[in-house]
Amino acid sequence: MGEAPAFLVDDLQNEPLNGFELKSGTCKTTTTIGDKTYVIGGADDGTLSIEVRIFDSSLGEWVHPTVYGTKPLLSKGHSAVSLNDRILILKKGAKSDDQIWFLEVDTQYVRKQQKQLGTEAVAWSKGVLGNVEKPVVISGPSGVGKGTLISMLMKEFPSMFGFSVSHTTRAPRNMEKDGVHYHFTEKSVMEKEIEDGKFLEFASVHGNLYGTSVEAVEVVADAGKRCILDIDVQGARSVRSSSLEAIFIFVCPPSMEELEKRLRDRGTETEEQILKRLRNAAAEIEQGKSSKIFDFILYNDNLEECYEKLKKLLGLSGCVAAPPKSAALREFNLPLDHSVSKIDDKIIINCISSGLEKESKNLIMLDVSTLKGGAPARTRGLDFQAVGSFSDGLIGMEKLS
Ligand SMILES: Nc1nc2c(ncn2[C@@H]2O[C@H](COP(=O)(O)OP(=O)(O)O)[C@@H](O)[C@H]2O)c(=O)[nH]1
Ligand SMILES: Nc1ncnc2c1ncn2[C@@H]1O[C@H](COP(=O)(O)OP(=O)(O)O)[C@@H](O)[C@H]1O
Repeated sequence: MGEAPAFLVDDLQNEPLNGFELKSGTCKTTTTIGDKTYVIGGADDGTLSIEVRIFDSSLGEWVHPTVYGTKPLLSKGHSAVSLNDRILILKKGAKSDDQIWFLEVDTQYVRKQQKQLGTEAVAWSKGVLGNVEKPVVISGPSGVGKGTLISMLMKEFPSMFGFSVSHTTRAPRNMEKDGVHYHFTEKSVMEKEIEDGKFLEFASVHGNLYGTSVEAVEVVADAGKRCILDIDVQGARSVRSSSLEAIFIFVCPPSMEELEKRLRDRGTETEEQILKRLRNAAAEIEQGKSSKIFDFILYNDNLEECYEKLKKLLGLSGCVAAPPKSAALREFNLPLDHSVSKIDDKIIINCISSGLEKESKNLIMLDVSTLKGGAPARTRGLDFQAVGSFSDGLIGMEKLS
């Protein structure tokens, strides 16, 4: 909280413009939602990223919120449109993969942070055109065969699935490669990154720290692949309550004796570690079966049969491996000169370009009705349509719907 620069207070008092540039050249926008006016723009603390400040009219005070997520870098200006729980930011003159952003102000994620902090918080999430299929979360006790099943899936459908490479503080096994099986990490480094909000979930498992970074899941989705996460039950519970929509599968052993045999035969753990994993297995199986986290329970008795069942529930039976889907099917370029309006869940972007003879206009319609994901990760599910190009007269808005 603090004193506001005079020009901002004046401008807000004169006219709280919803979504449009405060003053030409200031590169700031104001968006009012309820009692709060979000002033977005300008660089903070020399980092060249976009700053956010809030004027709370019920208190008559300025608030400096805690800002989560990767902040967008400054551009030559931007437009802002309120979607009530978040503000859509369209950066002018930015590259096509950097022009759509969301400042979340009242989403589930932001409310959770506000509750924890006891102060105002907002979160940035980058917008991505197009969709990917729901990630697949696979959990189960150590030695049940999760890794084996995942390897079979990735081998048969290499272009369809991508593995979320977790971080862990445990030591690598003989054949394990850093960055492929895990990101092997120092505990202090991982703890700092968790504190910085870089992890979707994390848990202490068998005495080591494991976690899924936001980036681990996003890089797979960016490649247009379906992400597979091999995480424990605590991690699955965290993902279940996050903004990531996924399918949750729990893999069970046919018996504890068979589980012990597989762990011993694998030969990757010391006796002490094997005993610890077996002790934890009973509780994991109990939680996996009863917790309502999981959509499906698979018994891994006969490996081939279990793999067939896994493929069936992922809709892959009799399926031929398909080429990867492009995450962003199409793209558009947002010119410097444009204006933005909103009709229901459609954002109408009016692009103006001056040619030699006459001014021509293009309309782009951005559909925000099926947004998916969000902070601390990217926001997907955005679709757009180039509605038309015209050089004279006005296109009535009714033609857009
Ligand atoms: N919560 C969470 N658990 C993880 C993550 N990565 C791996 N695990 C779980 O940690 C446990 C131990 O994994 P690992 O050391 O590879 O041993 P393994 O399961 O016996 O092969 C397993 O239950 C994994 O599913 C992660 O990113 N988050
Ligand atoms: N259905 C099965 N029958 C017999 N052995 C199996 C079966 N599934 C996996 N295994 C073996 O059990 C061991 C543990 O499997 P792994 O995939 O490493 O388990 P997890 O990743 O769940 O810890 C491996 O040696 C693997 O070859």
